[in-house]
Amino acid sequence: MIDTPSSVSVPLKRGRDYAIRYTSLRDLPGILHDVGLRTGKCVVVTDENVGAQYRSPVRTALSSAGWIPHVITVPPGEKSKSADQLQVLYDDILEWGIDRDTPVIALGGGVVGDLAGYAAATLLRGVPVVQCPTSLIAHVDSALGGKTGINHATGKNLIGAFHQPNVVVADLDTLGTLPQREWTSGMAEVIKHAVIADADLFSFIEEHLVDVMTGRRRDLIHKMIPRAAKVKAEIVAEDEKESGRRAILNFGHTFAHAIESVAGYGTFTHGEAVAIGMRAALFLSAQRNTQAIPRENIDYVLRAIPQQHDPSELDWQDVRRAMQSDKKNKGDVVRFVLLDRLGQAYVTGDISDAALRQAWDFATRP
Ligand SMILES: NC(=O)c1ccc[n+]([C@@H]2O[C@H](COP(=O)([O-])OP(=O)(O)OC[C@H]3O[C@@H](n4cnc5c(N)ncnc54)[C@H](O)[C@@H]3O)[C@@H](O)[C@H]2O)c1
Ligand SMILES: O=C(O)C(=O)C[C@@H](O)[C@H](O)[C@H](O)COP(=O)(O)O
Ligand SMILES: [Zn+2]
Repeated sequence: MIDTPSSVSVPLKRGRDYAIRYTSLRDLPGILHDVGLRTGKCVVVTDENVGAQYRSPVRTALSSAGWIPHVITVPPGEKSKSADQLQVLYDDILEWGIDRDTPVIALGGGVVGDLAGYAAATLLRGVPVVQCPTSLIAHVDSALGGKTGINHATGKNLIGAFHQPNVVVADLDTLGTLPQREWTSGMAEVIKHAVIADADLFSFIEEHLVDVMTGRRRDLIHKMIPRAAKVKAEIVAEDEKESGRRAILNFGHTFAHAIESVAGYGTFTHGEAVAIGMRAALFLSAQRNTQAIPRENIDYVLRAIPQQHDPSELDWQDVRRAMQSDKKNKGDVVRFVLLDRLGQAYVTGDISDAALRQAWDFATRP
């Protein structure tokens, strides 16, 4: 039913398509050449965990092909998506010296991808960026689509830019060193893509739930990851800058971003928060459309994502207040992505505070 492709295209308008190339990081120099990047200086941004595993082979591959790589390693975790860390990157990169053709290579998970991507979007008003995802979230979601940015005390990702990568170099073998908590967190975004736009992918996840949650079956994950990435690629191609349909990729995120900021960035992983947010959005969806949504099935799959912290300990009023900073809001109206049915989603602002509170109570119960 589901195939393993060697690449997935992100077919942007006006000939700005790019590919997710499933290959080895050793092939990075050849791919940079294929997409027309001129050999010379390049900046590699990674974090300490990812760097310990992959910085050295990537540096060697680049140097052997004639590149002059400058590797910058940031501390791991959500706290690095900050103005302070961005300033460290600006200072380091500008002191080393780049021109407008110098690519920034983001080697890591969503934090490195968002941070380095935003640096690339803004340095010299924009230099090329190449995303090399190493976490499950990055493989299926953050490395593609061009959303880059940092967090602010008042909310997640409130400062950023759209800056599409020239190419995504996706080495699925990097997932072999990803910690289990990060794997199951990443499954939240895979499930999100299935639930909003790919009912067959949802059936695949349901059928293989135990195996996909451990991430140990290569045959399954090599099918599942490109399929989940394709869902995002198609939505981004249709609505690159979120003027409409792309907002459905935010399913579960109105609650999730509030949870992340109220709990303190990095307490809940992004995926854990998204899993809770999707349970809340599922509750609201089923309240409106009882017949069409297989609520029990979806909720069962979402509850398979382990939580390391108890969300019911968060103060509901704080979470509710944090939602007022969501980027989807129109004036004071907080908007949510809900399901019409499995595989189809829509955005609405028409939800009462009482319903939100019920959804919160439902989603924070184990
Ligand atoms: N731009 C987008 O479209 C988009 C989409 C989804 C999520 N995000 C953002 O991405 C972030 C979450 O991404 P994430 O979960 O990848 O977080 P992350 O980058 O912090 O990675 C999670 C942890 O796994 C480690 N890690 C990553 N790859 C590894 C590997 N191969 N081996 C060993 N350790 C590895 C990292 O060092 C980190 O400790 C959030 O900030 C979220 O807002 C952005
Ligand atoms: O790519 C998108 O569009 C998404 O919404 C993907 C989300 O999984 C991701 O967390 C994204 O960073 C959220 O974007 P935001 O605009 O709500 O900050
Ligand atoms: Zn997300």
